[in-house]
Amino acid sequence: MRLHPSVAAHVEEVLREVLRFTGPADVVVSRYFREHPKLGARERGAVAEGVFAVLRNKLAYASFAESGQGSQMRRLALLGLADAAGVDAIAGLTADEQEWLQRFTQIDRASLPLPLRANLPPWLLERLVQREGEEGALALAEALNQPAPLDLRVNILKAKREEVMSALAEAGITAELTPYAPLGIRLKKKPALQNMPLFRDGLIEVQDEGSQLLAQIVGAKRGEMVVDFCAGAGGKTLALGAAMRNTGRLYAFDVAEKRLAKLKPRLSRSGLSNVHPGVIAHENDAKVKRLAGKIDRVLVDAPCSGLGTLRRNPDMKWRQTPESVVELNVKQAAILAGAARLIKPGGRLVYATCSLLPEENEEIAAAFLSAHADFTLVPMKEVLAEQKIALEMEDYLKLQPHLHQTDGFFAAVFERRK
Ligand SMILES: C[S@@+](CC[C@H](N)C(=O)[O-])C[C@H]1O[C@@H](n2cnc3c(N)ncnc32)[C@H](O)[C@@H]1O
Repeated sequence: MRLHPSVAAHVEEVLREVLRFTGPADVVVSRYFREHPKLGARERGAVAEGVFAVLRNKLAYASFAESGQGSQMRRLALLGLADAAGVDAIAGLTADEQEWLQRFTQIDRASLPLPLRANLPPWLLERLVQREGEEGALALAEALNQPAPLDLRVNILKAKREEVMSALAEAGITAELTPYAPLGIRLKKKPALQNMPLFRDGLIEVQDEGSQLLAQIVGAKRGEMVVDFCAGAGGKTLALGAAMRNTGRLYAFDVAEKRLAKLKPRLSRSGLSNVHPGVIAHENDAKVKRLAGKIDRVLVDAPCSGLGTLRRNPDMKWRQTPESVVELNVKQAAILAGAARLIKPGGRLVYATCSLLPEENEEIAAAFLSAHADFTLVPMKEVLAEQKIALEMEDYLKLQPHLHQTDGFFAAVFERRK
């Protein structure tokens, strides 16, 4: 079925704003939909997918759009829509546009030069090639340029994974178990979950399998004192609270009040009552100092470049720069050092990011260890064995979309000497 003829113009209009990279693309798209309430669900889907296809393939499309007629923004919009919905679904094309689009959709991407195949900014491609070689970098880039599947986590306080699988099957939703996370379910399509009782009653949460694994390697247990230091909207907080079986105390800190506020409705759906959210001014806030030396486990899910989440946020690769990464490195080291003070002897500190860059990952972990003689590294191999997670890792957790079908994540576990 053809899309409404206005869809290409909507994609063009959203692209004009999104490609200025003044804010997150998903925020711009949501605002546009609020301002255009008459757009139907199918059209919205096509507009969003078309815009995201352009963000994913910007370099290749900009090169394709050098030829053809009409404005460059229209050509980009048409390429994005053709990717998202197929050329035949686009209404209102001129004969020339139709012919031009057909030509580009038939291009064998494998014949393009590396930068156009990878669709990454040159500085990032260079760093990935240095580390992985051309072939490895390309495999990673191609996986990062695919939309992510929809992963769910079952809330063990309310349901078993098998029960949720049956309920999904009854609702006609195709699902499979995630390979590594014991409570994860992967959906092939993206159904609207918001109105399903499974979601409304807190039996499931949306959470990437990689993020579920990060929460699991914290190893939080019943009755413990745990801090989620950079809790944000609480994706990992909810998983930690459930792992603690709603006992003990789980502090959810963040400097961003707005993000933390999003945790409230999720908490009430989840049935957790062991979570204590707290806005902090910075990593040395009095609320943090009061807990010094008292905490069993702290998760630092640090602010980072987000380059491991390009499947969901493809605009991040165009918005980050080498300079912004350096700024983040300063914050990451400071937050980790601040959070370390909370750990009691024998307790564990987990440093995590959704970045793929060693300077945000291994290098921060190594610098922390050399400055904190009272902490040792717990090799990830041991942590994964404790948690019975069937993943091959050495010292650190390094999840990569092309190898593990998750977002890109890094984690290091440190233990305070007794
Ligand atoms: C990667 S996000 C956290 C995502 C969250 N853990 C989740 O699973 O949804 C990083 C968070 O760190 C917060 N942050 C930044 N600086 C901070 C600081 N000094 N102390 C605590 N949190 C901070 C940001 O507001 C952001 O919400």
